Amino acid sequence: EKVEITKEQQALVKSIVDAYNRHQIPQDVTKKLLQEQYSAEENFLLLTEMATNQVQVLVEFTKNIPGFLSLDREDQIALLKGSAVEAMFLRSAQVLSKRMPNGYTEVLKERVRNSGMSEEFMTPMFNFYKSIDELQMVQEEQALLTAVTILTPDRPYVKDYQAVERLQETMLIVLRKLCVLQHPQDPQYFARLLGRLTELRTLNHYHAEMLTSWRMNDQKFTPLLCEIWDVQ
Ligand SMILES: CC(C)c1onc(-c2c(Cl)cccc2Cl)c1COc1ccc(-c2ccc3[nH]c(C(=O)O)cc3c2)cc1
Repeated sequence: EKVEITKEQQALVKSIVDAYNRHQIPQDVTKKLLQEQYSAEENFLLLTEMATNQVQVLVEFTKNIPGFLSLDREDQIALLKGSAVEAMFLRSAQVLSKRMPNGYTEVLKERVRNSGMSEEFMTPMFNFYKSIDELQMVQEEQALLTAVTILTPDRPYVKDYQAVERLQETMLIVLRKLCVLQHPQDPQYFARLLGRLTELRTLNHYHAEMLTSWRMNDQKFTPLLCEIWDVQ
């Protein structure tokens, strides 16, 4: 059937993509990634700084998702806490899959590999990065997929499930149309995108284990990360 995007759906995509592009990691933070010396402690500190920065970026992006701020305030918090790790996986995956200038991608990968993280977490993580890379998403798809992840209604402590489901449904309808228009030769593309969200959920589980193993080695997180991940 002829798929076309309505005017208001176009406006929705534009506002989400603008928000997605407006909030990037500041240059001085990413520059440190290239300059600081390599040690597990230094790498962990840098990644902690990046993650803390990313949470702030995530909050700003989420506030620009049409309808999010009209949700119950406690549900807004529950959605942010429940989706933070998945949204950051998507964001860092998109960064790692870009062929960044001056070996930035390799540097980030190296620091992740040598940050005191357990091997058992590495494999699923880098498999996920590879599967995102293979999708070669355009920025509209990246931004909408991140919004869909944040608006997942079955997160812990969400009270008004239906309100969140309605918002997510709106995003999914637009995302499906975009996929059909963007990848006419691959009718399964949208389904493959949603498959990534299932893979993301499994990474949540690994990440929770990783946090406890880091805490056991008495690694410090920032107050913002402690709050969003309920640690310390
Ligand atoms: C607290 C630290 C050690 C941590 O715990 N889990 C993760 C952790 C890990 Cl490894 C993997 C996945 C998720 C988490 Cl949440 C992390 C590190 O998290 C991140 C590290 C880097 C980035 C990152 C790096 C470069 C970037 N450039 C841009 C850009 O927009 O230009 C965004 C961006 C984000 C995001 C999260």
